[in-house]
Amino acid sequence: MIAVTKDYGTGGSRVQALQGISVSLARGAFTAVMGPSGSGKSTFLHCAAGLDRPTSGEVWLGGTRLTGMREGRLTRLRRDRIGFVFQSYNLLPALSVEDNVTMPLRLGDRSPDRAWFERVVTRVGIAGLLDRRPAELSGGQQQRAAVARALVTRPDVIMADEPTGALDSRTSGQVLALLRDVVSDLGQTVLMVTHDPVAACHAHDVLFLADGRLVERLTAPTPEAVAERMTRLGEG
Ligand SMILES: Nc1ncnc2c1ncn2[C@@H]1O[C@H](COP(=O)(O)OP(=O)(O)OP(=O)(O)O)[C@@H](O)[C@H]1O
Repeated sequence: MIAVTKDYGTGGSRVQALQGISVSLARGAFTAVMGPSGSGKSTFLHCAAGLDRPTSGEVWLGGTRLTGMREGRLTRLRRDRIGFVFQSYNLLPALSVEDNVTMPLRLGDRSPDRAWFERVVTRVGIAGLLDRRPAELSGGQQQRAAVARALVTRPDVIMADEPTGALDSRTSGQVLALLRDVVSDLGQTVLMVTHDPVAACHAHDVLFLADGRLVERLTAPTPEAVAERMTRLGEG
């Protein structure tokens, strides 16, 4: 559950990035966030993930209140209970794919659950690539490895910020289908920011932001319905 406002700066330079957004995400659902540039999508995701602190309001992850949590505890919570997927993959170049995937466990001093690890790498299709370095993978394979890294801790939620922004349309489709599958097969909850109406249609639900407000929630989106909303909001 997230109900927040977020201002950047003060006085004359104050920007109200989130003007009062209140939303609950269903566990086991795939939710996309769309909106014109500057509408507050990244700020919303960062507040929801405890990467940024809201100016007012509250963020809850299940029964845990993130708001007001000390930085050390918040860092551990992000590491153990939230999986992140970014546009730029963010894999460590010197490490093998396997060591990249298991990194969140080592950082948390947890030993890998081998059966879960095998299931994840098989599910995302990188089981045969574990000894390689990230530079030896295609963009789509690197993003698959990033999805595996996000899954390895069995997080409460995966936060994905433009996860297909650097991929061609075919590879994007594969990564989005994978995200959808991890929701349906593994029961994961996924929150994804995207500019792309086709990407958003892989989600169960699309939240539309405009000027820092939640203006609409669309269930079972189609590309036409999403594109129509985006045109109405001034983009698309
Ligand atoms: N660190 C910051 N300092 C000041 N203003 C910021 C900061 N980050 C974002 N903003 C402003 O807050 C508003 C929302 O930005 P945000 O990045 O959340 O939008 P967005 O919808 O993700 O945009 P885009 O689609 O272009 O990535 C914008 O007006 C932006 O200029």
